[in-house]
Amino acid sequence: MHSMRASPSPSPSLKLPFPSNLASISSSHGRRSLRLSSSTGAVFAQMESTITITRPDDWHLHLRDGDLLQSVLPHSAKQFGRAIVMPNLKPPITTTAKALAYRESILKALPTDTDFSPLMTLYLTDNTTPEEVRLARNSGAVFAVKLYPAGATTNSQDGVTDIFGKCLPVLEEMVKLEMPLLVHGEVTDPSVDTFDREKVFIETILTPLVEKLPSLKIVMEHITTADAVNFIESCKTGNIAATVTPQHMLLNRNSLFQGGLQPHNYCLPILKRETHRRAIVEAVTSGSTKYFLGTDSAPHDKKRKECSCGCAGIYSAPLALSLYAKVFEEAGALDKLEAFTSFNGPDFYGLPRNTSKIVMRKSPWKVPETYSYASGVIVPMFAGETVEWLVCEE
Ligand SMILES: NC(=O)N[C@@H](CC(=O)O)C(=O)O
Ligand SMILES: [Zn+2]
Ligand SMILES: [Zn+2]
Repeated sequence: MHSMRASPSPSPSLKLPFPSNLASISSSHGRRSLRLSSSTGAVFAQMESTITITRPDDWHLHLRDGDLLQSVLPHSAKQFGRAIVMPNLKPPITTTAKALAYRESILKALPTDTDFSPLMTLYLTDNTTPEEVRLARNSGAVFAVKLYPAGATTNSQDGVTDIFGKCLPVLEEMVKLEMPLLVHGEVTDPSVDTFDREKVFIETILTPLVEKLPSLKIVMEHITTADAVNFIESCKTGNIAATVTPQHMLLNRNSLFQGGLQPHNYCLPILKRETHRRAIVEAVTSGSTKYFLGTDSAPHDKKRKECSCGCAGIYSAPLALSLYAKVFEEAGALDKLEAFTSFNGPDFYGLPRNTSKIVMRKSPWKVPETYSYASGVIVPMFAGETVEWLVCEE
C-alpha cells in the first residue's frame, strides 16, 4: 500500500498558547480549565488547551480511486468515523453495483487500525431510474444521490441536463425512500457570471424544486454565499440542510489572486467576497442544526493544478479539523464545534452519532508543502503554513 508521505514532516511545537478569546475564563485555582456544555446537552471538557469531542464525520469527501485513494484515505480514516463519498469518478458511480464495488476498493485500501465507514452515493444522470435508487437504498450501503448539473464541476459531464424534465420520477421515489439529494448548487449557463452561479441556482432550480417536492431531503453542498444561508434559513421544515467547507469559512476571493494567481485556492463553487464568508461563519457558529461538516477535500495531482487549465478542488483532509476549530474559536463558539462536526450530520441522515472521541490540542504544526503518492504529489490547503490545533488522539 502506498501511504501518503508528508514532506517535510509536520513539526509539532512544544508551545501551547491558550486560545485568546477564552483567556478571561479561569478557575479558582487560576488554571485555565473549563467544562463547556454544548447546545445539545452533551458535555465536553476543555482543559488547558485541549478539546475532546465526539468523533466527527465528513459529509462531503472525494476519495478518488487507484493510487490517489490509497494515499489520501488514511488522512480521513484516522480522524473521521464516516464519510459520504462523492461519486464523481471517471467513469462516475451511476449504479448500485458500481457503488458497492467502489466501497470494496475503499475498504481494501483502509489502514487496519481504523473502523472508518465509507457511506456511498449514486451519481444522478438523466437516465437514472427509480428502480436503481430503490436498489441503492435496499443495499444498505448507499446513503444519498448526488446531483451534478452537467458541466458544473470536476467530472460532471455525465450529470443532469434538465432536472425537472428528466429526473422527477427518480426524485419522487427518493421522497418515498427518504433518500437525501445532495446538490452541487451552481447553474452552468455560460452567460451567468461565475460568482453568481450559486445564487441563480437557488432562484431557478432549488426554490422550484422545494416547492414541487417539499418533503424531499436536500443537502445543499459546500455553500458559499449569504444567499445560500438565507435560503437554508428560510426552509422551516427540517429536511433542508447544508455542508460547509473550511475554505469557504476561512478564505474570500482575494485569496485567488494574492501576490499572483493561486491555483491551490481554486475550487468550485468559487470563493466569494468577504461579506459572504462572514454570513456563512455567522450562520454555522450560531449553533443552528442545519449546517454540518463537509470538507469537500478534493485532491488533484500538483501538475493538474499548476498548469494552463487547472482543475478545481482543494485538498484539505489532513488539516480540516484544525481549520474548523480555528473558525469556531475565532467566533468565540468552541462550545458549538461538536454539534457541527459530530451531531448535526448523523441526525440529518438518521444515523447514530459516533460513540468514540477525539482529542484536539493547541499545538502549532506546519502543514507539509506536499504529500507524495505513487504517481506524484498533492499540494494541500495552506501548504507550508502553520495551523494551531492538532488532532492528537485519534
Ligand atoms: N469542489 C471542487 O472544486 N472540486 C470537486 C468537485 C465538486 O465538489 O464540485 C472535485 O471533485 O475535484
Ligand atoms: Zn461540488
Ligand atoms: Zn465536492
